Amino acid sequence: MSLPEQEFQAEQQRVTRVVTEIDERIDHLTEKLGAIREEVVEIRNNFWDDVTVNLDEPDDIIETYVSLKQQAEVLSERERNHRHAQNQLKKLLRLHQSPYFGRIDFTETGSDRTDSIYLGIGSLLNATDDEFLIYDWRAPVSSLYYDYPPGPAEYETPDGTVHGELELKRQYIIRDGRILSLFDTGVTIGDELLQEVLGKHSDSQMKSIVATIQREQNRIIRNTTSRLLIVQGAAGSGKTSAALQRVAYLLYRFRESLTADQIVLFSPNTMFNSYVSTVLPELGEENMQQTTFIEYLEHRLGRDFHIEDPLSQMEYVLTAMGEGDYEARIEGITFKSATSYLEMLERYVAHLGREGLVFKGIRFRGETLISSEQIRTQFYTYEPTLPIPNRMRLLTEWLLEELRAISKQELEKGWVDEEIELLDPETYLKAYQRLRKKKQFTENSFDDYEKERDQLAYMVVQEHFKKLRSGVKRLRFLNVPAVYRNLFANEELARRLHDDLPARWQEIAAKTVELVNDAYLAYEDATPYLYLKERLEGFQTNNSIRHVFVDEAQDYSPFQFAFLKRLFPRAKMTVLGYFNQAIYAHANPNSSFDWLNTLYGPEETELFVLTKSYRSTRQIVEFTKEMLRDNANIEPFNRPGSEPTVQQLPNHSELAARITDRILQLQGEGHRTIGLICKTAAESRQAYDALKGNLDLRLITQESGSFEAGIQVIPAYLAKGVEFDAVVIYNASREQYGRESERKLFYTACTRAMHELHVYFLGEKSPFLP
Ligand SMILES: Nc1ncnc2c1ncn2[C@@H]1O[C@H](COP(=O)(O)OP(=O)(O)OP(=O)(O)O)[C@@H](O)[C@H]1O
Repeated sequence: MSLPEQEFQAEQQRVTRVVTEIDERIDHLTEKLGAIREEVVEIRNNFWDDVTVNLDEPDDIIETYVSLKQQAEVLSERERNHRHAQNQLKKLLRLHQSPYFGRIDFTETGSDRTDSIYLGIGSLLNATDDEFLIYDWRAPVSSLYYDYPPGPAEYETPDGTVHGELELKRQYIIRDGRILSLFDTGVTIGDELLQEVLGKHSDSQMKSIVATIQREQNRIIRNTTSRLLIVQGAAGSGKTSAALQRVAYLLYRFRESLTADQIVLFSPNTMFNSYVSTVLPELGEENMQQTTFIEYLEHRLGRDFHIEDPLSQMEYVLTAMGEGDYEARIEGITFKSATSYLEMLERYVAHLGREGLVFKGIRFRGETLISSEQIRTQFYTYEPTLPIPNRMRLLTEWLLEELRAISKQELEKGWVDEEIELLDPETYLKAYQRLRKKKQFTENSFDDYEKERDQLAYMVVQEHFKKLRSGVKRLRFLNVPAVYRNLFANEELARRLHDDLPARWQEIAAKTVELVNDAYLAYEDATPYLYLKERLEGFQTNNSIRHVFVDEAQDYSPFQFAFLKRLFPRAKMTVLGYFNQAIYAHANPNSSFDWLNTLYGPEETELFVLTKSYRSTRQIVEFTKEMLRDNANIEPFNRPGSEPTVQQLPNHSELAARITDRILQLQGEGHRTIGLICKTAAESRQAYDALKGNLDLRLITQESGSFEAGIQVIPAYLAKGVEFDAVVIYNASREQYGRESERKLFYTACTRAMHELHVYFLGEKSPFLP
């Protein structure tokens, strides 16, 4: 809807006024910052001049301490001011670019005043502090903008619901102080603006969606009630975008009590971390912590095991069909991912409380000081009702006591004298000084050879036993690998603990034993192993994290979720996923998020479903949704584009030639990010080699740390979560994407496309292609 010229002028004048105000603030703040900086530099330079250092008498020392402390406090206060001013300045610079993107006029019920509320990425008061020139998009009243068309409307505040009438809803695109476009919107947040935003070329970085958040996304962003919030949505429905906006919202809403480092996001891979890392800074917030699940496992178990990463597991699942143990492995993965396996481990722990724990004897200089048998017997003398970790603590104390006694006996042994001979002069000196110190307190001491030898022997033995003691404190005497292995080595026991073992149990068990013996953990074993270890040693929970976000949640097993819940006992969880995209083997093709409901119980769980797909053109969404069996729930956002193409080619060289032409054409049309998506790492390498002579390509592997514009050759499972202007599917043959388990992987690959999708294949075409 175009506005009368006069009104447009009035809007432009307001923008100019606000920008002038912002610029004045910027000048003022820059000056202030300069002054603070100078002050800080000066304090640092003169730090020691202004401190009185005198250490002669106790009183002087106290005075010195007080003076130092004062000086340090002054410095840190100035530094705090500096940081604060700097953040302010950053916000103002962003507002200077584009002070606001929306306006609502709202009349509260019972009032005759209509307020105009302008929304931007941060709030701004006028000079006299009595009027908001800009409201933060996260303020309670701003919710109206996202939730209602003109008409009756309401919003929540901490003091209750405010009702009224929304008189106007307007959107702006402002750059460098000028209104580029402006329109009044009806039902949803302007199709026009959204069209414009979505029609743009993609970037190597994800963008914030603050100006065009949709109502159903807003509900996810502002939800503060549920313990577990599940967001289920089709590819491109804005799950990740909503999650990042939600982080920004939570940081604003709970700014008194919540900081960015109390929020953690589990992402699918490290490249994804780099892809989303600019969104929060763009919104003026610090980034939350980001990690991947494998990184966490490495951190906890990497010292003792080589852990298979999930992508290698994936690569195996996708490529090893012909291998003899393939079926057993797949069965094992499914079995070890289920919560019924967790229950089996629980029963195992109960069993271990009575018998079956395995210990390592404590050995020293080739001799056993305390045998594994002694340790085991001692452990099982403790009250059986005590939890195992508590008994481990008692056992630790007992072992330390035993070691103390043994260390006394060692003092007289020959090896000690041998080592004394070899001591360096410094150690001698230390021993001598210690003796002298002791002598001050004993009256009748004399400096004979015996005493010195005793002191040196004591030092030698202590030095050796330090290592033994610290091992004991870290429970190194508990043989967790053997305990885990025994579950698989003893079939009769396994059958007692689980009444529905998989058909290929013997194969699965033999393989598990073999790998654990080699200090190797398959990905499906890593979380269960860690879980068992924690149940025996005591759970290391993280109590500081308040919000956990899990992106691409369909790739996590129920077992892993149960683990995360235990690991972060004080956190709320936001889980984003789409079961149609589940491409890991353990996810049963018909599974949904139903089982997640049981994690915290239905009362504490809320499910939001996003059905509109924003990423791709209508043509691409229509094309890709045909690939799914249950495709009813996907609606394209109405953005037109060209039809996807599918082309058969007779051989590899023809394939390389056609793809080269296509990519050059796409580049000619201005597409900046182009994904050449392959099924696996092996195929990506092959495609890369075939094309690198003709095109400037980048091969993406698990190790790639970041995204860049240009042509990326990438395995489908690494392309999760990211998007490209144009996608070319390298070879969509039946051989590559024919099995039911490959349907979702193929869907994920094709749905990475925003504007163009081109599919090539050799031989027979994939049955999933429409
Ligand atoms: N409200 C919105 N306004 C503007 N753009 C949006 C909006 N919602 C989503 N988008 C855009 O749609 C694209 C897909 O969003 P996002 O990656 O968050 O979806 P997703 O559900 O996590 O996708 P997938 O699961 O397929 O990786 C992004 O380019 C995002 O900017």
